[in-house]
Amino acid sequence: MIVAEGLTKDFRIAERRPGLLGSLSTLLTREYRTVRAVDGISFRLRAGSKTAYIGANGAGKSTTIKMLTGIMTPSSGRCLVNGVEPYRQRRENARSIGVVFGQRSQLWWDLSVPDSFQILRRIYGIPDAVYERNLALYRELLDIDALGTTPVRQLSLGQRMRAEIAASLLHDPKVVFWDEPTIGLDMVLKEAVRTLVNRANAELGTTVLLTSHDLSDISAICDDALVVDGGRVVHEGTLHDLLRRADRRSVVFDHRGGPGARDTVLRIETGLPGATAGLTNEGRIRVDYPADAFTSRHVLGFLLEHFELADCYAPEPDLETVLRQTYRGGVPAARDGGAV
Ligand SMILES: Nc1ncnc2c1ncn2[C@@H]1O[C@H](COP(=O)(O)OP(=O)(O)OP(=O)(O)O)[C@@H](O)[C@H]1O
Repeated sequence: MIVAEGLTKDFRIAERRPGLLGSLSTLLTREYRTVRAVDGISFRLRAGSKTAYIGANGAGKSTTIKMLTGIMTPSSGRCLVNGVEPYRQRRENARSIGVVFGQRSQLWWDLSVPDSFQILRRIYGIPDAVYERNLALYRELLDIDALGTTPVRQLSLGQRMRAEIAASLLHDPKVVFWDEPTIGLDMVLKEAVRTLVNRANAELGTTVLLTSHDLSDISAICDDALVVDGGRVVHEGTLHDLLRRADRRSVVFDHRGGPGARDTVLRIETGLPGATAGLTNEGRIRVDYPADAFTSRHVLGFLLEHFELADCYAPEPDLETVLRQTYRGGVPAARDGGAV
């Protein structure tokens, strides 16, 4: 289990004055300001859960992960990973976690991938059977042998990320912290990475905390979502609950057999003020309506009364739209189930 209680991190930054004279005077008399990167965050993640840690640039995601992995000490508050305070018991914590920071390498820069793996095998005391099982998986899914004996420093970003991901899972950690793990990976490798982590979770109960600006990573891996904005948690719950916070909902149906498309659109927009309707590429009618003005029951009732609802469904709201709305604050509470 991962617990954060009032977790806070402040950075003290030296102010620089503009211009040459300003730079010189900065050297003599330094002034500092404090940036609060993480602002009293609290959450609990179950063992075996897969949580997306979501937030705009600068929201405080990496800083939180650095505290959870023991790289940084909180300014106040605390966190526990499997009962261990990471920054106090760094070695103990390191044994049970796997880490990927897309922006910086966890591997030895001058060593090849096979050499790095041998070192990790010794450090973690990985049993032969586990090592061979995992290596076979990385051969199959990440084509790890193709990286050869090239030093990590000479690998491309995508090649390095394959090695980083494999290294983070090599010792069957209880928890993986993955911060932007798929940057530089093509679609096939992204898919392989998702398969790997989902398999570790299903077969070994590995807990996953993932940050990614690639929302398809989040949808393919995570069940839960923790959204931060300005260093504070603004949503904690399932990904499904997050999607239900959308301020607009949709219904799609096949209008053929009814009045023409133009009439259908007109009737909907007149009967449901605030809703918009239009033709989809497949020739169906899509109705988008404000969730705070209508319940889905009301919208469906109206549509049933006026049209033959062939092939009707309610598409899930788009995660990107929900997040844009969540980051700017003020999210209306979900009114009803939404699904048809
Ligand atoms: N070492 C540091 N010194 C000073 N300020 C820092 C430091 N690390 C992070 N910050 C500041 O803390 C805030 C949060 O940064 P953080 O890297 O945690 O954000 P993030 O959510 O991971 O962003 P991104 O999605 O862009 O990676 C930002 O304002 C950043 O400038």
